[in-house]
Amino acid sequence: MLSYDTPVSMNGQRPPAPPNLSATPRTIPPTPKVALPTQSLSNGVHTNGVAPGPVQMPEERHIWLVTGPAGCGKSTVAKFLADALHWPYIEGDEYHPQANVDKMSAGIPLTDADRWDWLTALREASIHELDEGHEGVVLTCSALKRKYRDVIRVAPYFFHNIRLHFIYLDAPEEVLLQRVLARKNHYMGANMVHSQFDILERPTKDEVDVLSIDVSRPADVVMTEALDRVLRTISNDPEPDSQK
Ligand SMILES: Nc1ncnc2c1ncn2[C@@H]1O[C@H](COP(=O)(O)OP(=O)(O)OP(=O)(O)O)[C@@H](O)[C@H]1O
Ligand SMILES: O=C(O)[C@H](O)[C@@H](O)[C@H](O)[C@H](O)CO
Repeated sequence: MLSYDTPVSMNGQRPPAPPNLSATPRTIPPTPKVALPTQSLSNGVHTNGVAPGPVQMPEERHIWLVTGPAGCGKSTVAKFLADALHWPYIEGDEYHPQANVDKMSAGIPLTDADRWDWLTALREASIHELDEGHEGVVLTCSALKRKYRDVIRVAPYFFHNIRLHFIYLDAPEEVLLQRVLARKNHYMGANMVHSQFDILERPTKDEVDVLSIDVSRPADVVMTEALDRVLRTISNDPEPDSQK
């Protein structure tokens, strides 16, 4: 049976092999101890200035997706986390094909079919960053439906030392509408916010890899809570009941 991940030939050519994450030990870049300026690459990856150098591959590696509808603060939170953790940051919006951007700019919501390749590309880009030797990577991805999150959940099937986590940024539609209305120079207009809520499947309790954060609060409060919960999760500290 075909799945989202079954390699299929394209134009008669075999697809590229997935990156080899299982070979250890490997040489990887060290995590720098001081904040370095973020550098943007043309492929939507922002390196946080991490330069290559010989060290041992970390045993566990982390993919953190910052998710939620347009305007919930994905980029704001993800950049903050990536800077604080010295991990690369992937801006999911930069991976949409031009056809998707054109649709959204014209006020036409994307369909499932429009999103499959984009989701797979984001999963592969995350794995690629880990394969480069980073301990973790933070990416933005609306991931509005459970089946979209499931596309990313495939990553640890192949590479068992990957831990995948989602942060769902939760706020009422009216709050996000105001934020998108206030934002300038973005292809996603306020007229699209309702369509995002229309199809939204909020993460359910059984999706235990998801942390939900109330983002109707000020950005600094949200970012502090997000970093605290990420650090707890990756160091396997239990969360206080108030945060579950
Ligand atoms: N907690 C917050 N309180 C108030 N304003 C916020 C908060 N978080 C983000 N913002 C502002 O809301 C707007 C949207 O934030 P941001 O671009 O980070 O969201 P996004 O989810 O990445 O959006 P999109 O999916 O449309 O790219 C920005 O102008 C940002 O400065
Ligand atoms: O799944 C989607 O419909 C898209 O990813 C959108 O969420 C936009 O990319 C984003 O909101 C930009 O504003």
